[in-house]
Amino acid sequence: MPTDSPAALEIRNLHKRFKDPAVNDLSLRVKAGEFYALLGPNGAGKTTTLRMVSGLLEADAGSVSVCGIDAFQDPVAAKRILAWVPDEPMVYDKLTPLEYLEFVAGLWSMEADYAQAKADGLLEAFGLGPHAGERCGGFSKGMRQKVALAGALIHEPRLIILDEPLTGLDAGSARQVKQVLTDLVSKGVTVIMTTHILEVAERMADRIGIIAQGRLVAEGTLNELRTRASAEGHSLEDIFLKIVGGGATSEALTEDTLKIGEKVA
Ligand SMILES: Nc1ncnc2c1ncn2[C@@H]1O[C@H](COP(=O)(O)OP(=O)(O)OP(=O)(O)O)[C@@H](O)[C@H]1O
Repeated sequence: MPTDSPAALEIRNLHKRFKDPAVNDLSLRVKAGEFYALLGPNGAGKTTTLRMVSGLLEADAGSVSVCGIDAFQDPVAAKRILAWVPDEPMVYDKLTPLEYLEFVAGLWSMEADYAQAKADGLLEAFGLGPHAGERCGGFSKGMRQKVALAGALIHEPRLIILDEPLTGLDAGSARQVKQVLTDLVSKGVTVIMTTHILEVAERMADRIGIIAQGRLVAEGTLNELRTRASAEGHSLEDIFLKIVGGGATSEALTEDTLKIGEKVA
């Protein structure tokens, strides 16, 4: 890939304040085909950041570029190539998974036969094939989550942003979701995921960003984070707690202290 190709996501100097600052001059860059895990303590600003990226929340300042498209200037074009999956996604109870996917595909003006094949593949991948004709109203939380995820993927987004996608899933469903995401990344799709399950970030992410108090306080591969946090041989949990532990006010949080892995294409 040429080094001047646009990043899948480029956030520059993003700000959002509610009563207090929630996102505070946050910048980060995720290259195409990367699996990026965004970590941080509760209230760090992860969801707020990703909601601004996805066009659901207006930023106070800063810019967001999705595959080279300015998401604030041209939100429709940006939304066409990204998918946002919130932590509590909504599906229509009266629809079956297949009807729901056909409905979403219709919103994207997808060709019917292609959409049908795509829907069948996604439902199969998420283990929902046997339930494709049942109404979502009777589904468990995990099944609904998988239907919503399938709906988010049907238009073949190039950037997939997921907020805590594995919470509430049993081991089998979590494995299905991880497999689908891994397969997409292997095909060049970019995945950005928040998670409190550090083992997932440790095992799946190419790079990890850690947010605290609305700022990116550490970034890099697991090994880079280990090195910079002087935590050779330690788990991501150890590194995470070293960086944000004790109320996220340690001197480790000074800007750029741990920011590494800058050379993204
Ligand atoms: N709509 C809102 N109105 C007011 N304050 C908000 C709103 N959304 C988020 N906040 C505040 O912004 C800060 C960041 O919240 P955010 O949900 O982005 O954190 P998070 O890192 O996703 O946390 P968690 O891991 O607990 O989901 C918090 O202090 C939160 O209370």
